[in-house]
Amino acid sequence: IFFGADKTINELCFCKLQGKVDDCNCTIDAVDYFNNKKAYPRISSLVLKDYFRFYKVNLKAKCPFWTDDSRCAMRYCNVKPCRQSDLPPVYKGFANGGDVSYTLSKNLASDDCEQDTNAELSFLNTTLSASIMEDFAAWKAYDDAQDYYCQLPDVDDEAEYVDLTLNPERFTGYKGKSAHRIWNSIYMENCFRPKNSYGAYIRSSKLNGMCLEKRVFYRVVSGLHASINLHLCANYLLSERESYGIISDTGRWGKNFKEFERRFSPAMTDGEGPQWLRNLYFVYSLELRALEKAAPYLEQEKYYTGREKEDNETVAAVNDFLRVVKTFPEHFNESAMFQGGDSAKKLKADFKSHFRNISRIMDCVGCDKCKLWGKLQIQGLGTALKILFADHVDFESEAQKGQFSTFRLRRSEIVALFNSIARLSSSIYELDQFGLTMR
Ligand SMILES: Cc1cc2nc3c(=O)[nH]c(=O)nc-3n(C[C@H](O)[C@H](O)[C@H](O)COP(=O)(O)OP(=O)(O)OC[C@H]3O[C@@H](n4cnc5c(N)ncnc54)[C@H](O)[C@@H]3O)c2cc1C
Repeated sequence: IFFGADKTINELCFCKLQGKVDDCNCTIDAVDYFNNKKAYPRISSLVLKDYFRFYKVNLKAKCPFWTDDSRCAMRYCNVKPCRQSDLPPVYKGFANGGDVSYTLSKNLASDDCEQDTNAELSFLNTTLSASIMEDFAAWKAYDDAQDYYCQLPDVDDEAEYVDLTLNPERFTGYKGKSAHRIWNSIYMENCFRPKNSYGAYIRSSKLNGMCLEKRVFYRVVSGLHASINLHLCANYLLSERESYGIISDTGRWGKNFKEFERRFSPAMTDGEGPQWLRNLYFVYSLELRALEKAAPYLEQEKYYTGREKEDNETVAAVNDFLRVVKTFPEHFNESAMFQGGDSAKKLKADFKSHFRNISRIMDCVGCDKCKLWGKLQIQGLGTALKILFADHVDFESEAQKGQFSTFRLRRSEIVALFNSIARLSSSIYELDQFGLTMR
């Protein structure tokens, strides 16, 4: 319907999505089969459990990189807060943690601003029930007691719990200069660049001239970028219902094939789209391997929420998921990275510091919902890298001793890790749905 009779699916991009996942031993087909039949059904229900559904995050931290805040950088204009009387009903009465003044000044654009985002679509629902608020105190007491081994206590007073199920990752309308500035900065942060490459974006054909570690860095970022953009195509606002002059959240949502074509077909992306999708498979394989490696640690975690029945179910569901993860035949091999003396050590340190900078760039994202999911997925990826490159930890033998003395994951790291693999898993599943529906 959307591509016209003269174009087949193969001409668009799926023909190139076969063979080996770059820099991995596994094939695209093996990942598709494993994910869509085994992993996706499990992880998508697992992340609905209370332990995984509430993510503690600071969305108010100032952007540390550019002097004007993300709001001004985003629209290149001053934002004029609306009057209370201008508010549409949907914004009225969201008590329980919703800070109206913050939402107003941050998200509602005045008419004469360049609209880089849509206020209502990027609106973050911060509603939390009174009973769950009470539970958080018990969670904190429990986590504090566990934090004895923690090297990095969570001292971020501004961090708040957000219910991820109320804020699905989907089309928000965030685009233009602000979004480009973020992606641009992220790719520029990758100082591991091919020789004679000047723009922020690296052409896939140049990657082969780079060493494995640098390629990995690029692929994880590009894979995450592909996943975010795939989700917005899969959960797109198909028909807008106007209310009070802004697009309503209650319109019809679904797959937008044209948008998918624009973002991923070779014709519209100068041949790069399929490579970006391949990088999605790469970052998925990398996070999957992190889960496999950390399984002995994750299997002894209590997944505490204070509700015994729910906690037991969560433990059982995590163990079932990890059991399946271990059956994946050809995991990513991280041991090939950072080999060889002082230069490898320096490369590893650079890798870490560039990645930390990317996580700080997330504070500059000018749309709260995008920031929430961006932060979560970057933290999940960071946790996966922390696991993969924790050379000093023998997960099996520490688990046998019943105590991990040199390694610890905080609750937010575990929540981010599982939710980020759930996002990647969903992207691969959605890709299959796009393919199937288009055939
Ligand atoms: C952290 C973050 C989270 C976001 N979350 C959301 C969201 O939840 N919902 C939403 O609707 N929008 C979200 N966005 C915005 C979205 O990602 C796009 O930036 C926006 O839709 C504009 O798209 P674009 O076509 O201009 O290209 P962009 O996606 O902005 O890409 C800019 C350039 O990067 C290159 N590029 C594109 N994809 C890749 C890739 N996979 N690998 C390598 N290079 C690539 C291309 O040259 C492209 O022109 C988010 C943006 C950021 C930075």
